[in-house]
Amino acid sequence: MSSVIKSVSIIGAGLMGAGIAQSIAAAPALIAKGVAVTLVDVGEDRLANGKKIISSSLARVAKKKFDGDKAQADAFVADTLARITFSTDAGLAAAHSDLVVEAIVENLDAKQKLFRDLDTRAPKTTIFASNTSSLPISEIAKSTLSRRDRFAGLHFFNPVPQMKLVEIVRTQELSDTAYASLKDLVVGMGKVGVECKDTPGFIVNRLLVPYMLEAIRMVERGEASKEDVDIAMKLGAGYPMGPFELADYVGLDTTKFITEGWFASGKGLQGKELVSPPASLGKLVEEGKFGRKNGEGFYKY
Ligand SMILES: CCCCCCCCCCCCC[C@H](O)CC(=O)SCCNC(=O)CCNC(=O)[C@H](O)C(C)(C)COP(=O)(O)OP(=O)(O)OC[C@H]1O[C@@H](n2cnc3c(N)ncnc32)[C@H](O)[C@@H]1OP(=O)(O)O
Ligand SMILES: NC(=O)c1ccc[n+]([C@@H]2O[C@H](COP(=O)([O-])OP(=O)(O)OC[C@H]3O[C@@H](n4cnc5c(N)ncnc54)[C@H](O)[C@@H]3O)[C@@H](O)[C@H]2O)c1
Repeated sequence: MSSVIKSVSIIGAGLMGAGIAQSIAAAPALIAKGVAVTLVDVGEDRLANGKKIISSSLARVAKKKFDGDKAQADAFVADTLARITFSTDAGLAAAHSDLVVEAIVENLDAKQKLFRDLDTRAPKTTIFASNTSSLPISEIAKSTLSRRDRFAGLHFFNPVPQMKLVEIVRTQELSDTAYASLKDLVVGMGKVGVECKDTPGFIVNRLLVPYMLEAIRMVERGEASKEDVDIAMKLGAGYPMGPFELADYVGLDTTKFITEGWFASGKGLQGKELVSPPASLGKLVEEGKFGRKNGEGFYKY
């Protein structure tokens, strides 16, 4: 049994939030149901950046979808953008939402503060979800008073318009109804939802990050070059990106920050050494080289 989600607010119009809003606004099944989507950020400049991310992504999708027909492609982009409401008022957006998805900075205090504030504004029936890569959902949910049965992780993957997977993270308190509602929305987005427990890294990051870090350590040990490791994993394991390309893609700062947190806490992690942050990762971040997002990481862009 699920309760239908007819209005969604995404808080955080950055790389992920913009992609989530776009994916909802462009989903035929959700358009048919009249699902409304609002994208929220702290200032007009951040909303403009989010709109730019969505517009350029839609342009790539439209070019393929309409086989270069510029008029149809432009109309598709304009129509999809028109289905997104842009706002700087998270409280007002939450007050009119069946689901609030948070995609703000990967910081527990910031996420807890946001949900504490929204808990007083959103209807009791509203489901809260976090797109966090690594923070425990149960810790984020602590900031709400009586919504633990409607608080989940909804972990999308980068780039959201392209990546089909969504991890639906269940705490012990999440109700079956809320889970089913989230699953229906994910299916309506044309994506595939998998269920996982609220454990470090959920499914993908728990496996992906130790692999990425071991690749960095392999190069530090002089066993292979980063270029050959990337080639090997693309041709040998069929990955679309090698580990160094992927680390640059998701952000070296994010990866270092999060793995340091996990290594320090070691909570719930078997084999802590698997996530010990390699020296060369830290050196690049100290030099301000974060990957694709600012032009240089392991590679130059
Ligand atoms: C042990 C405890 C651990 C604790 C936790 C630690 C966490 C550490 C933090 C890590 C960081 C966070 C990670 C996050 O939580 C989870 C993730 O997101 S992991 C990343 C997952 N993503 C991937 O693995 C990406 C793999 N790469 C690809 O799929 C492809 O390379 C690509 C990105 C899709 C790009 O494709 P390419 O062929 O390489 O290049 P193109 O540019 O030609 O694109 C191909 C095709 O796709 C279309 N496209 C690409 N990007 C977009 C976009 N943004 N919008 C729309 N369309 C896009 C493009 O048009 C092309 O289409 P075509 O023209 O070829 O038909
Ligand atoms: N980047 C990835 O590859 C990736 C993949 C999956 C999940 N995630 C997770 O998604 C979340 C967002 O990551 P991102 O890469 O999109 O970050 P980002 O820095 O691109 O975007 C974050 C946005 O949140 C906004 N913001 C910050 N505090 C806010 C607040 N209080 N209210 C409203 N807006 C606020 C910022 O202005 C910014 O626009 C993080 O939790 C991250 O771990 C990231």
